[in-house]
Amino acid sequence: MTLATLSLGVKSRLADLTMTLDLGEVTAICGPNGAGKSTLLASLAGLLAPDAGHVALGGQPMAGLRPDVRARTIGYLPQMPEVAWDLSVEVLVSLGRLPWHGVPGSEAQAAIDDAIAAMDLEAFRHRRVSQLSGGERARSLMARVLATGPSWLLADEPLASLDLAHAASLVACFRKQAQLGRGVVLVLHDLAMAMNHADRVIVLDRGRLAADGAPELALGADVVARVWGCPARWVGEPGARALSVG
Ligand SMILES: Nc1ncnc2c1ncn2[C@@H]1O[C@H](COP(=O)(O)OP(=O)(O)OP(=O)(O)O)[C@@H](O)[C@H]1O
Repeated sequence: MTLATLSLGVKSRLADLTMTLDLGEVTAICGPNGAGKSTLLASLAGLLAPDAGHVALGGQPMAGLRPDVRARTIGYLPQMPEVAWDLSVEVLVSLGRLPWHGVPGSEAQAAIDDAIAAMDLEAFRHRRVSQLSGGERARSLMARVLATGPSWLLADEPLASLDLAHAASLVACFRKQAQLGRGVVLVLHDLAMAMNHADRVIVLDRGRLAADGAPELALGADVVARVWGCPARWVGEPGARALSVG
């Protein structure tokens, strides 16, 4: 199954883009501020309609999918998610099961418990969202997406407010999701994370595709210099690369 976008515009924020994303892979979308990363992710999630063209899921135009099917298939974590009500962590995470209405309760509870455990939230299960730190809140929102068990997991800057250990654990969780055959698409500013942990990197620059491919190629020093305007070089071994800037 593939997720593809044929996009013209999205209100002029993205140029023509044609791409196919594959299940079983971690794809990172990188680029400078304002490059169009969140716009691309939201259009892949079916939340922004392209001005022309379409996003297709498994060959079917996204617009034609039933909302509950789409909600079960695509889990989307926006860059700055709002929590409308001051719920407990457990109730917030359980909202991820809403698209599965009718599925037996024990299965739903297992998915909720697994997501809470995966995001190291046991100690906060009964805590209200307003009483969480920024990182704990981010982990709770990620757990809600994981609880759905979607085929596609789209997350916009999911590591931004996480400490080192929780970021590493979430990256391991994304890799596991890909191994399970799910498609993982992440907007990442941390180029080393993308270099070391993605299977494929899509680089956007001012709404246009600047590079697309294996991390070593798509995030080569020449691309970083051209797109980010930063003289930089990669140091370290493959899989443990660090970017030395300047
Ligand atoms: N609702 C909107 N209406 C009009 N323009 C918008 C809107 N949202 C974003 N933009 C513009 O579209 C462009 C792409 O925005 P987008 O949020 O996709 O960038 P990004 O690559 O995710 O950036 P960042 O790294 O800063 O989060 C930017 O120039 C931005 O100012």
